[in-house]
Amino acid sequence: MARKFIVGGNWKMNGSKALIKSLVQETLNGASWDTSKIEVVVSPPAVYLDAVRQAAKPEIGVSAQNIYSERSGAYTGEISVDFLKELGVEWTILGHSERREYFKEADEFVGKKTAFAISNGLKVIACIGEKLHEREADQTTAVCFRQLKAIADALTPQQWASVVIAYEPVWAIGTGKVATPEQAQEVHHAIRGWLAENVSAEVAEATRIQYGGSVNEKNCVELAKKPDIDGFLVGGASLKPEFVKIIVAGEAKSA
Ligand SMILES: O=C[C@H](O)COP(=O)(O)O
Repeated sequence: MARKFIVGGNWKMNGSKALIKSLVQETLNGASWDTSKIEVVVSPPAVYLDAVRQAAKPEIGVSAQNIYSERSGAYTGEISVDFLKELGVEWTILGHSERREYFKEADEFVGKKTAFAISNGLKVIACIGEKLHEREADQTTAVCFRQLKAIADALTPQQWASVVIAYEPVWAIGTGKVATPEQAQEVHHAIRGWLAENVSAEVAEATRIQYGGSVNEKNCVELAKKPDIDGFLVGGASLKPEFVKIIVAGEAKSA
């Protein structure tokens, strides 16, 4: 079964009204791609979700960068699934390594929020990945599988239809140090194997696995050729016009 390539742009804590105008309204809305071959999602900061949803053409999905595990209440600063639904935001990223590192999000909390988001009609880009010292200690798959298990433990088999896994080696994020296509493929293949063994063959075959970590217009073509790389989660380059070139590289894979 062919998996549709999916390119996400995670703006992190970057952006402005001016960027929405230049990048979304002018550059992305002005570009064209075949939606039967590629899915595109942009993830601005929460305060800009409404403006981006209104500015972006309908074939661009919009994603939050995080949600909380309750619908409403005394949770100062948090983001409810209900807010996203009201704005027409269909996706959320969860478990990004920056959330895990700086905001101490534990594996189980990421799993709980993934299940909660999906139960409330959202689709989730769930991030996993090892730090440099873990890779150097040969712990790459052990770390990824531990993070993946916490997500799998929280989900029903049907809920996997709403999940995209983003494999993001922490040492490659924002460093310019991209994983080689072979390094990325090796981990993606292992993740798919884990899903086959621990969830089901069908889920393993259907689940899209994005690579994230210093993806840019130069390295995306070779990465996209790898059989288990089904998309990218792009940080820095998603704030620039080169994001369109990354979309085009993904589209070419399905051509
Ligand atoms: O979510 C995106 C990733 O953290 C990658 O960021 P980057 O492309 O700036 O390395």
